[in-house]
Amino acid sequence: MLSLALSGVSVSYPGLSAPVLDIPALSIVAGSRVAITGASGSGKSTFVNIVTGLERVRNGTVAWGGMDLVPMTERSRDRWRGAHIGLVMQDFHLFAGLSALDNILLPARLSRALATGDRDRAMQLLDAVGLSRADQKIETMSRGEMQRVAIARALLRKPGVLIADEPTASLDSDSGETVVRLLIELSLSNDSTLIVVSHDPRLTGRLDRCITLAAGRITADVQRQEMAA
Ligand SMILES: Nc1ncnc2c1ncn2[C@@H]1O[C@H](COP(=O)(O)OP(=O)(O)OP(=O)(O)O)[C@@H](O)[C@H]1O
Repeated sequence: MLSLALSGVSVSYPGLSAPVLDIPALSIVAGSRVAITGASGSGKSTFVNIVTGLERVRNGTVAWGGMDLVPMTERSRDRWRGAHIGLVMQDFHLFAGLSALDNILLPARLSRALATGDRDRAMQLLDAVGLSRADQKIETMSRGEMQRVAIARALLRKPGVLIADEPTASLDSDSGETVVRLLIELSLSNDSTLIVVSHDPRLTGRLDRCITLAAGRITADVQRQEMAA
């Protein structure tokens, strides 16, 4: 599991009067489970892009376990992300025509990083997310099942951090509940720090901490004990 330390991070675009993300300092403890919430346009996706290294910041520090992504080249950031971050995107990013198992293994295959034991681990992860048909074609699965495949895929490399962007947004209540439970349980059993972008109170209310963004700034940062109080 990895800790995150941001300092002096600011993202601006030409023509805009204020930065779309402006975080003077933020720490996330290794192994904690954190929700990022906020209205549309508040900077949540920008935050995910910055902390995953998908988008580069020119100033400040974005350090995971002491490793600062800011001075890295795009190629190094891509390599680092592949090894340390499991990403679960809202629209799944799964491939039709491939089975659940092959979808889980595909990123490792594409980056020529498929290791001995990955197939067994993928099978174990399918079991852990409650899917028994490894050979089922992805396009025949329900949305909740697809999201569970995406979670299994994100965990294949035992990432130090699992990041999910609106993972329950397009799911019905039962499937959403299953996904919430799996994200929490599996981040714990896989030793991953969990960061979830969500508006869903079923999710945000069950994590250790909830950070609210508004106009690119942190306007609330509440620990779970305080939330329950
Ligand atoms: N490349 C860009 N150029 C100009 N403005 C941008 C660019 N990318 C993002 N923005 C602006 O930055 C702000 C934050 O966007 P961001 O996508 O991070 O918000 P969000 O909280 O994820 O929103 P949503 O919940 O609707 O996905 C928005 O006002 C958006 O219009």
